[in-house]
Order: sequence, then C-alpha cells, then structure tokens
Amino acid sequence: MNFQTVSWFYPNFWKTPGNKPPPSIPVCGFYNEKCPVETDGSIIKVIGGAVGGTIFLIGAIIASVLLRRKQNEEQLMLMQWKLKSDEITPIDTKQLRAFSSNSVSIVSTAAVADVDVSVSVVAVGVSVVAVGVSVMVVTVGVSVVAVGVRVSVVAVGVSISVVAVTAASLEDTQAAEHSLRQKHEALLSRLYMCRGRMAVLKRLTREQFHVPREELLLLKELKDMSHDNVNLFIGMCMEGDNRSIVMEYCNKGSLYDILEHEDTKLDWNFRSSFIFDLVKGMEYLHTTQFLSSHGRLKSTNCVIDSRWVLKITDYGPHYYTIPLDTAEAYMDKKSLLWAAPELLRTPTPPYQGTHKADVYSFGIILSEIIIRAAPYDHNNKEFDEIVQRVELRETPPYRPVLNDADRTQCPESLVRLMHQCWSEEPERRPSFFAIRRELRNVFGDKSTNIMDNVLKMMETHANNLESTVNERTKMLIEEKKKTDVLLYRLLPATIADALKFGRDVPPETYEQVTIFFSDIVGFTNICSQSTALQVVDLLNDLYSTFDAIIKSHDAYKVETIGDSYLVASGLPKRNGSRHVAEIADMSLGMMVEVKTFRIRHMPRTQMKMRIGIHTGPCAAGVVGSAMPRYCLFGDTVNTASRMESNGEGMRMHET
Ligand SMILES: Nc1nc2c(ncn2[C@@H]2O[C@H](COP(=O)(O)OP(=O)(O)OP(=O)(O)O)[C@@H](O)[C@H]2O)c(=O)[nH]1
Ligand SMILES: [Mg+2]
Repeated sequence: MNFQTVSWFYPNFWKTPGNKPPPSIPVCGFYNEKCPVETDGSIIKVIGGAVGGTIFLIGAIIASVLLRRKQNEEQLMLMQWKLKSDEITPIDTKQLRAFSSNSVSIVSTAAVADVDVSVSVVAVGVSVVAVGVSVMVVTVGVSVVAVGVRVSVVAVGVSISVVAVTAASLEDTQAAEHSLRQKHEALLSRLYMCRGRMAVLKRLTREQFHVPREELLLLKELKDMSHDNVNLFIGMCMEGDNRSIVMEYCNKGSLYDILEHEDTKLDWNFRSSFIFDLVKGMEYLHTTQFLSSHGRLKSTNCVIDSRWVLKITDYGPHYYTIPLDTAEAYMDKKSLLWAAPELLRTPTPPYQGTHKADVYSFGIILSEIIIRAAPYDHNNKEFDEIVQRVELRETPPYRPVLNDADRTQCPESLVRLMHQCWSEEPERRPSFFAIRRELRNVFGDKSTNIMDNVLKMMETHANNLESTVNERTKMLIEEKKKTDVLLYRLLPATIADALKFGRDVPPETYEQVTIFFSDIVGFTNICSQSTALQVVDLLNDLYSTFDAIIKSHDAYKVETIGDSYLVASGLPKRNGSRHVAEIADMSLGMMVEVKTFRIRHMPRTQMKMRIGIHTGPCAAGVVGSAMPRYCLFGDTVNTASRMESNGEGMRMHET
C-alpha cells in the first residue's frame, strides 16, 4: 500500500492540511541548502529598535544627570549656609542664665575663670522608690559655690551629687587665672545666639569678597555635614556688623583648656573617650569630597560639649578669618606646634592641609592627652627653637618628650601609635581608619560616650542599691528585734510599746494582785566577809536562778533592791485570781533553789531567805522620762514588804 492509498482509507492519517503525506525532501533541503540567509527588513528593525532604546536610555540618563545637576545648582545657589546679619543676636543675661541652668559650661568658660570641671562623685544619696529602678536624668542643676561647681543629677529613685573639684589654692593659680579670665572674656564677646543655638563667632577679616564656585561647593558640604564628633557649622554671615563664620558653641571648653587644668581629674576612661571621638570625627572629615582634610587640627579646635563628647571645630574656610596683614602665613604662630614638618618646610602650604598632616597633628594631640599639658610642655624649650628643630630633619626627629610618670600610666601601645602618627615620613603615618582599629586593640571597643558610661554605671549602681537596701533593711529589722528584747526586759511589753510610739502611759489600778518580796538572811554579814565583786557575783547567780523560775510563771519581776527581790502577778496583765497560785508556786520553787544554792566564794555557808507575800489592790505606772521605771504603789506593796521583814529564814510569810 502506497502513501496515497493510506490516505484514502484513513482520512486523518497524516494530520496535515489536506491529509497529504510529507514531502520526501524537506522544503529547505536536509542541510538548509535550499533556503539561503536573507537580510530582510525584520532584522534591521530589531537592530534599529535596540539602537533606539540605547539612545533613549542614554538620553534619559543624561537628562536625569542634568536635572540632578540643575537641582544641585539650585541648592548651591540657595546658599543655605548664608546667614543674615539679623539672624545673629547678642546673648542676653536671661539666655545666658537659661543656658547655664543646664550646663556647667558657661560657668566654666565665661563667668568663673577658675572653675575646674573635673567630676568626682563625692556623695551618693539613695532613695529607691520602685523595684527595677531605671535611671533617668530629670534635671541637671548648677550652682556656683565660691570657686566650685556643684552639679546635681536627680534620677528617678537615685540622687547623686557630683561635685567639681576646684583649684586647691587660689594663690597658686593666680597667674593662670588671670590668663584664663582674659581668654574667657574674649570668648564671651564672641558668644551669640543664631538660629536658636548658642554660637561662637569667628570674624571675617575681608570686607567684601567673591565666593568662587568651588568654595560654594565646600560651604554647601559643610552645611550638610552631620556627625556626632564634628561641631556644627551653622553658617557664614557676609554682611553687616556680624560678618563671621558661625560655629555651634560647646560649653565645656576646648580639649586644650581641659587638659591644661591640672586639677581636673581625667582618668583613662575620659581620655580614651576623647581620643575615640577625635578619631571618629577625623575619619568622617577625611571622607568628605570638598573639605577632605582639616588643615589646623589642634587641641584648641577640639571642643567638648555638655555630654563630654569631643567635637572637631574650626574646619572649613578659616582663611577668611585670618587677619589680612598675616594672610601670607597659613596659620598663626602658636598653631605651628601642631603643624607637620613637611608643611613647615613648604613655603606656601595648602590652606586645607593634607590627610597625613592631620594625622601628624593628631599625634601631637595624643601627646598632650598623655602628658596632660600643652604640646612640648616637658621639652622645656622655647617655642621658636621647637618649631625650628621640628622643621629641621633631625635624627631622631624632634618631638614632644614623655617623662617616666607619663609612660607608666599610659598604655605602651598608645605611645607606639603616637610615634607612628608623627612619623617624619608622611606615608608611614596610618590613616584614621587604621588608627581607630588600633585604638580598639589599645582600649577595647569603646563605642559609647563617657556620659553614657556614667549613666550606665548609675543604672547598675541603682540596681545594686536595691538589693543593698533590702539587705540592710533585713539587718535593721534584726537589730531592732534585739533592742526590743532588751527593752521588754526592762519594761512590760505593753508599756514599752506605748513608750516606743510616744504614747502616754497613764497609771493603772488593779483590784487584786499578789506581791512577792524576798530577802537574804544575814546579807550584811555575808557582805562584810566578801569583796564588792564577790557580792555582785553572789546576787547575779541567785537572781539569774530566780529569773529562770519566773519565766515559767505568769509573774512580772518589778525590780531588785539590794538583796531583796520584788515580783508581782496579776499586773500589768490581769489574770483573774490565778496570781495567788502563781506566786505561791514560784515561791516554793525559789525555796527549793535556795536550799541547794552554793555561794561561790563561801561554799560552806548555807544561804537562807525570807519571803513575804500579800494579795490586795495596787496601782502601777511609769515614773520618769529619762530612765523610765515601772513602779508599784499602794499598801499591798508595803504589807508584802512587812510580811517579808517580819518573817523567818526559809519560811514564806503570807496573808
Ligand atoms: N567653650 C568653648 N570654647 C571655645 C569654643 N570654640 C572656641 N573656644 C575657645 O576659644 C579659644 C579661641 O578659639 P579660636 O579663636 O578658634 O582660636 P584657636 O582655636 O586657637 O585657633 P584657630 O581655630 O585655628 O583659629 C579656644 O582656645 C577655645 O578655648 C567652643 O565652642 N566652646
Ligand atoms: Mg579654633
């Protein structure tokens, strides 16, 4: 059967249009040789589409870049850093006071020159009010006491007084005070309010100037900068009387001021916190595009805020503020101590310095922190000589000297790092990133600021206090129990309680009580043969025995008078008529004890005792307020006494 025949018999056999069998040779041949490749319009269309798409994409990118640039340009021209003269207002005394009410700063920098801002906790008053106390600073108050500052930090449940230590002797510090006061007065004249912040002004020295485009970019970058360790650049005013660069005011002064103040206690927690802050701030500045480096990094340009956070300040176009006559010098004379040797050797060094020069300046600041003094303080050389010798390529290079005391109290690895930072060769100085990594090895990871550490310490302290208070309360209760026991031995419990709570104890009458009196027969004779101490021992032995007997009866020992012993039953707690039996039973017990009682120093002598008992009405009350005594009054007492004195040895005389 051929193909044709199959399709006749099976109409859908081939499943092709017309149910035709497939051709024996494929349309394009077995190797596509019958269909040559054609460059028809469709491929051209595809390529055209791709090119068009790419052009469109590039166009879109260019458009967005241009738009961005335009926006940036607009932003640039907006000059948000530009301050109007009337935005800068003088500080009035009210603002000054308001400001000083929540900081130590203004006092330390402006009003009182000799105030030391070191903090040492001298007294801790604690009142734990809730379980799981969490410390929260509610108020911070400042009061100036003579030359001292007292800061009270009131926390929920915990009140801690922090006292700043002051210069020990005014005489010693008079010269320093004078220069400080001058410095503070100068600073005070530069303090203003600007956009709701307290600000330090740095006067511009040029009357009028054109700000070129690259400086506009720099100023915009400064305005946009935001970092915890970079002091806020509020802006620049180029008009009117207040033509100046305006930086936020940090109230604890500069690092230089703090280090200079010898009485300020700065432990290594504080110092390491400052170092970390400084490095973090510099690391940030070095990542900026237009500023790039500081150029005049020094301890006076590291300011400390109210939370003891160090902030780098006076970065940026400081050349606007250099007096015109010294404009040739890229920095003032004193700043040369922090300047890298390669800059000292350059006739016209760049105003903004270099990364490596900043690291050098950081090395000098490290030395200040370690020696706690101005740079090169221990070198004992004149300023000019120091600068000259640093500039000269001496071997070893001329650098700040540390004395033995500095070295012993400072981590050795920090000294090594400092040496690296002030290397003569700039390329051997580490970057701030590397410095931060190294500092972590030196100090451990100190991610928190010193104030946060202090608060954490307070919180831990508060939690510890809670358990301490509980423990002490338990001890107090134990002690109170002991004093109560003692008190209850001296006075009846009800009376003692009433006296304890300051209540009056009115005298009380009892219709029927039984009074017991006892006396030692021949006591005078015994005394004559004994020393005073032997007599005391005798009475103590005997009455301790009696006290033990009383304990097992409902009777109250009123007092002992010499050798006589007074006991009552039926008071202060009434017991119906049981008092008679109680006293009788107690007396018999005492008789038995006396028979076997041995006088320690006269073992052969038999002790004898007379007992008198009487039942009747009686009055009782507390007499006196200084040594209060519970006393019995009435005939019954007298009768009982008579019964005893008229009785016989080893006999009970009763009515
Ligand atoms: N408390 C406080 N003092 C500041 C502040 N800024 C500057 N000072 C003080 O003012 C003094 C003078 O500061 P500047 O005029 O900036 O002089 P400088 O820091 O020595 O030098 P340059 O900044 O390089 O011009 C510093 O030594 C600080 O003691 C601040 O924000 N707070
Ligand atoms: Mg400065």
